[in-house]
Amino acid sequence: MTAAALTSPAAAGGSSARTVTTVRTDAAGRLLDRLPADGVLSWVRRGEGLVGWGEAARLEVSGPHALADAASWWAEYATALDSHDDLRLPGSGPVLFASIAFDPVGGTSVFVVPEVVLGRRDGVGWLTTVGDVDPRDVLLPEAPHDGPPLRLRYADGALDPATWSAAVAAAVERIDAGELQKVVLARDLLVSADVPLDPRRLLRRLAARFPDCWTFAVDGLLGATPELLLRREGRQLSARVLAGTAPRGAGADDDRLAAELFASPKDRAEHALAVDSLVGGLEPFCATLDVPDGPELLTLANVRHLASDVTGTQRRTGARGQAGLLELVGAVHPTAAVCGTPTPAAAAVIAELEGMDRGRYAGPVGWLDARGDGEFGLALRCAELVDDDSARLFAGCGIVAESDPAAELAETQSKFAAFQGALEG
Ligand SMILES: C=C(O[C@H]1C=CC=C(C(=O)O)[C@@H]1O)C(=O)O
Repeated sequence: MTAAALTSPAAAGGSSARTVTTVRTDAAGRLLDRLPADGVLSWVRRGEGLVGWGEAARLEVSGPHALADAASWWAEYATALDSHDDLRLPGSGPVLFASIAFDPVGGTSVFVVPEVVLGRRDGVGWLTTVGDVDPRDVLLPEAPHDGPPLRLRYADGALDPATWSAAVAAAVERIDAGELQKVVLARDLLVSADVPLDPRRLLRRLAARFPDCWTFAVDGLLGATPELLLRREGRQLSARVLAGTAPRGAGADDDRLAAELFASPKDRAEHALAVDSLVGGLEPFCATLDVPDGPELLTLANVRHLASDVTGTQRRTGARGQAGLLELVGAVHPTAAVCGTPTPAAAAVIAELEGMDRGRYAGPVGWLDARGDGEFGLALRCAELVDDDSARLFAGCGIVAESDPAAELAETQSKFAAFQGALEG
């Protein structure tokens, strides 16, 4: 464990077992409305999922064994808890929120056990508290909704648009030279506001505009991702792979753009590489794996994607049958939706051309419970809060042989628009 910070006596091996209590509640109707202003944790889609706050324990970790270290830490922590959970649903009982670095070896991944979790699944609401907390004392009144519009100033991130477009052209040359087939290049955009940014306001707006996405927040990384890296429920595994993007248009133009995306050989090739990389990582762990013959269209407010829903069943036997969700996540990440093909060559091109540290952007983000169920998306369409009133937005594009730098730049602008919409109201 290269870097670790534990804040829980139970996690640190103390003798006092902490109590975790899950009770049913009717107060989980609008999860995001219940969050306090600080330390927000979220994984919400179509009004269901989990929100949390407070920190019963925290781990920050990097290094070659970061995910294995985190898995052992969580197993040890969860085993030491005295858990009372009659619901036994995925996400009830003790829960760990996680935001993993794009490069878990060099970057810092953050794991947080909230003091309070509010959850909702299939209309059933619950509240989980860690420690000596009476569940009735922790529910806050619904937070006030929007204040006045923010005054925002944007600035280039690591690369200005022209330099980033030149990096895309350089990547295409490397692809043409046969060094690799695909690389995902990202850029960042800095924003500062005239008043402190309220994460609750941003999350509520994201959730309202992107109901089919997973609205997430962990340790100041907020966004609404359309891409599910991996869900585990018992032995059932599922993922939604995305790659291949078109902007939205007005009226008949929108239908034309959708039809062009669906038929585009360039986007289909880019998509197939992303599916292959997920399948290659997951297959060794699976007894069954169901991969659709071709992608479908996923329509969001700002863009459309080619999408493939992959499902599988984890093996029952052998070491891979014992693998937990964090090990599975480590096996599939980074897919070619965020890195490229082949992975090592793409990672090297990203390090050379992108000119920025991705941090936790494009890394796995989500949650897991003590039974091993959980959901991880890819941290896309997101921003990292830098301080109270500023943030760093991220957007990236898959680059293949046929990519046009101007079109890829426009695609990053369409993707930035997801978070900009939440900032601008
Ligand atoms: C890397 C991003 O998107 C990925 C996911 C969907 C579509 C993508 C694309 O078409 O390039 C990217 O692979 C991002 O949004 O920052």
